[in-house]
Amino acid sequence: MSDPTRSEIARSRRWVIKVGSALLTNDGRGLDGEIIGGLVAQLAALKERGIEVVLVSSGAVAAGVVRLGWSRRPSLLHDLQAAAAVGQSILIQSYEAAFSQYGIATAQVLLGHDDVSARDRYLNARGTLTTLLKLGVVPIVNENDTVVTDEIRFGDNDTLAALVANLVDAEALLLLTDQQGLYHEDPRLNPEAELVETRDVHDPELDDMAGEGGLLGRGGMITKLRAARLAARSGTETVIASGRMQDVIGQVTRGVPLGTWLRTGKRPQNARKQWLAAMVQTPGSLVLDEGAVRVLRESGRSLLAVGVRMAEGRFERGDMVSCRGPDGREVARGLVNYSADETRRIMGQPSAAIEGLLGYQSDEELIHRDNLVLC
Ligand SMILES: Nc1ncnc2c1ncn2[C@@H]1O[C@H](COP(=O)(O)OP(=O)(O)O)[C@@H](O)[C@H]1O
Ligand SMILES: N[C@@H](CCC(=O)OP(=O)(O)O)C(=O)O
Repeated sequence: MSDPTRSEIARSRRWVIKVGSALLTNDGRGLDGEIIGGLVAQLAALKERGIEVVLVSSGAVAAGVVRLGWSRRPSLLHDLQAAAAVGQSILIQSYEAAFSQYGIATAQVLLGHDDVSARDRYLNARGTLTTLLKLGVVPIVNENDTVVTDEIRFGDNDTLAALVANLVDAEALLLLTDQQGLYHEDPRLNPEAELVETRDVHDPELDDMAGEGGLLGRGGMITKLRAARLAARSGTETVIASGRMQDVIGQVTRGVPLGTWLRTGKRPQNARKQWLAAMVQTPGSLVLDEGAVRVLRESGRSLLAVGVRMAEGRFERGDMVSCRGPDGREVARGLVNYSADETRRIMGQPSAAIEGLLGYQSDEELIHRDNLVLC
């Protein structure tokens, strides 16, 4: 039974799937191997269908607490960090062992606040994750708990999953938890509460429905709703569903109306570009030659160093720069892969010469087309 209104999400070719602590841990007794095995089988089937997936998994602290023989989750930051460090390797081992049965390689990706907010690191994180996807690897992301301080913690992995969805331009985000989805009220408090099947993600009524999390999880539905809105900034659709349901991943990704769909109603690429366009001031600009102006305008391709005549101002890798034609008119804006100094050394040169000129090559393009907005 496929809900036609969900056919839109069923077309998504790149998913971020987040698995919460509440689901993964066996009543606080450590990781639930059966749940992990079941999820991995579903993820392997998803990859068989040619769908790319980034997994965001919680559970490090819970697994560490058990391994250290502690009776409950500590409250001191350093204790939490120690538990996360111990538990993270157990978490990754469990996934790697399960995925290897399907011949699928995994990669551990630990991210902190700076990795998604500082623009140079944002580009690096994006480059690594998209490369892993191209290689057919399943990246398993968690917060880099051992080095974060309270001030800069995401704390809940719902937010992290949304930022990862922004980072890789995922078309859809699936938040798997211990409930069937978002209810009109917290079902722990009101067992009669009804499931919300579909809503516009920005509907203000949702704010009154979402409550806090349980003992094991962190943010409850409040952070899931916030994450869905954050993901919507880059056009990503969000579904919240129960990770305990049989073949939930297969069903949701095929458009079966399970859980709660928080609708975005924007096309991912457009939305991401709007977000980029509104993002920052431009500390510098590039003057392009006629050929480069034509390529950007007419074929929507990336900007290569060969088409740049001049670099003005001071900018760093990851800064937003303005691109102007020989007549001085702005043609585009985008996140640049090389600093102003580096750009001056490679401009006018083919990409193959970058390594010889700089001694390294981080990217072939000066501005990748995904990070470029035409004016
Ligand atoms: N309106 C609501 N609908 C469903 N669950 C809710 C709602 N408000 C609060 N919750 C709580 O949110 C919990 C899930 O969030 P959380 O504990 O953070 O889990 P996870 O570790 O999966 O992120 C549920 O167990 C539920 O008790
Ligand atoms: N990074 C932490 C996850 C934080 C957390 O509990 O998140 P979640 O339960 O998904 O809201 C861990 O791995 O334990």
